[in-house]
This record gives sequence, C-alpha cells and structure tokens, in this order.
Amino acid sequence: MKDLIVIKVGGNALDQLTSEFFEQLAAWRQAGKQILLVHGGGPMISKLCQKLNVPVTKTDGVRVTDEQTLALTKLVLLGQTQPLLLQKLSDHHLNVQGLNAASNYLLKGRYLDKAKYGQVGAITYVNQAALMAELKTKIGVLAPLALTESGEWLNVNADQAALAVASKLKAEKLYLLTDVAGVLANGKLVAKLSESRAAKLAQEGIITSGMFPKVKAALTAQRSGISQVFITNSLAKQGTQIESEE
Ligand SMILES: Nc1ncnc2c1ncn2[C@@H]1O[C@H](COP(=O)(O)OP(=O)(O)O)[C@@H](O)[C@H]1O
Ligand SMILES: CC(=O)N[C@@H](CCC(=O)OP(=O)(O)O)C(=O)O
Repeated sequence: MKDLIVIKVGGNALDQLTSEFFEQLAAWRQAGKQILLVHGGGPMISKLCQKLNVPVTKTDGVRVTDEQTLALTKLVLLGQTQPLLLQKLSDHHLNVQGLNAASNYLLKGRYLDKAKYGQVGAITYVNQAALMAELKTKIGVLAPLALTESGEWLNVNADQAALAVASKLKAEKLYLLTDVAGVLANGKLVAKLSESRAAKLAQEGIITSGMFPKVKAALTAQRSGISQVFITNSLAKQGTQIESEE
C-alpha cells in the first residue's frame, strides 16, 4: 500500500530512540502516511530467562522456544516492551494503538520447524482490513507473535514479522532500526547493499550474528517489491539501503 511505512524497532533500539524519531513519525502522520511499528524485545527476553534460570538457546539467530520460554516471551513483549514503546510515543503526543496477534486475529502463522525451534513461527496471514482500519487514525505498535489456525501462540523473529507485514501490505518503505548505523565493513558504513555484495560480506565473516538474519530479511523485502528498505539506527539517516542487482 502506498503511504504505508513499516518500522521495526529492535529491543536494543528501544533504549536509544531520540527526539528525531518521534518528530519524524509526527511529520509523516501530518503528511498523511500510515505507520506501523513492529517492536522487538530480544535482549529483555533473554535477561528475564537468565534471571529465572531458564536456558537461552539461539539457533541461526532464532530463539529456540519451549513452553516456558514462550510464556516468558509473551510476558516481556506484551507486558514490558510494548507498553514501554507505547508510553514513549504517548509522551510525544502521538496517537497510538497497541496490537498483537489476538486483536482480530491480526497475524496468523505456521511452525517454522517445530523439532528445531519449538514454538517459533513464520507469518502466513495478515488481517489487512482490520490492520488498515487501526492505522487510519493511530500509529500501530505490533508485537512479533502469531497464532496458528488452531490457536497456539508462536514466537516470531521481529525482523521477519516486520518483513512479512510490510510485504503483504505492500508498504512504501521498511526500516529495520537497530543499534548500529547500518551494515559495517571494516568499520565503514555500506551505504548500498545488493544481494551479491551481502553474500560476499557474509562469506568473509563480516556480516554475522544478529545482522545476518536482518540482512536476509531486508533482501527478501526488497525482492518482494518494497523499493525502499533501510537498515539504520535513525529515521533521519538512510544507513544501509538495499539495492537491486545491476
Ligand atoms: N557487518 C556488521 N555490521 C553491523 N553490525 C553487525 C555486523 N555483523 C554483526 N553485527 C552485529 O549485529 C547487531 C545488530 O543485530 P541485533 O543485535 O540482532 O539487532 P536488533 O536487536 O536491533 O535486531 C549489531 O549490534 C552488531 O553487533
Ligand atoms: C523467534 C525469535 O527469535 N523471536 C524473537 C522475538 C523478539 C525479537 O526479535 O526482538 P529483537 O528484534 O529485539 O531481537 C526473540 O524471542 O528474541
């Protein structure tokens, strides 16, 4: 949808939001844009697990999520990080609405690989009509969780959730906000990143850890038709923009 901007706010980025961020959202709302924020909370989930002696296991950057981890994940996302972001937005006089998979079955998903990751999902369906109705008047703040057809909760990587929603709704722009200026190579920002350059940087061990699934999500988003995809730490800076192959 033209005029829809999807922004993923990672758990690390949540602590670093500057006044620029809120001013940009206000300016976009004034210009008639619809805005959906998909929030993370990974570091906070890991912290709570560690406090309660629940093992933290990640495979390919994905949290292996058993029943107990799922309960803590929901607790953190819906009880801690989402209210924190809503409060920050409200403090800046922005009109907001907290959203999750259970609000009008906004997001449905399927198991990614139950044997490997447990209760982890990939999004298969977005209730577009319900979501767009919410975004008409408010900035939506959506948790990265999905429900299966039979009503089981799934934990979804927040980059993947933002990508899925942005692709299904054909967003104009997708921002993956994180705690670094973009993809860095030898300390320098990579301003434009194509699929082949990304593959080379990954092979050289330059794109690693959390940046690896993020770049994969960004490339998939660009391929799905979202022309402006950015990995950045600020809405005022383009950071790394994904570009198509020559
Ligand atoms: N080439 C790279 N450029 C920038 N960051 C990288 C790179 N490779 C790995 N990283 C790491 O990826 C992190 C961002 O991923 P992650 O911590 O998962 O972010 P978020 O919580 O915002 O989703 C950076 O803080 C950095 O430590
Ligand atoms: C399946 C899976 O890995 N889910 C993520 C959801 C939160 C997230 O992605 O948060 P960040 O963006 O802050 O990392 C997790 O449990 O950490």
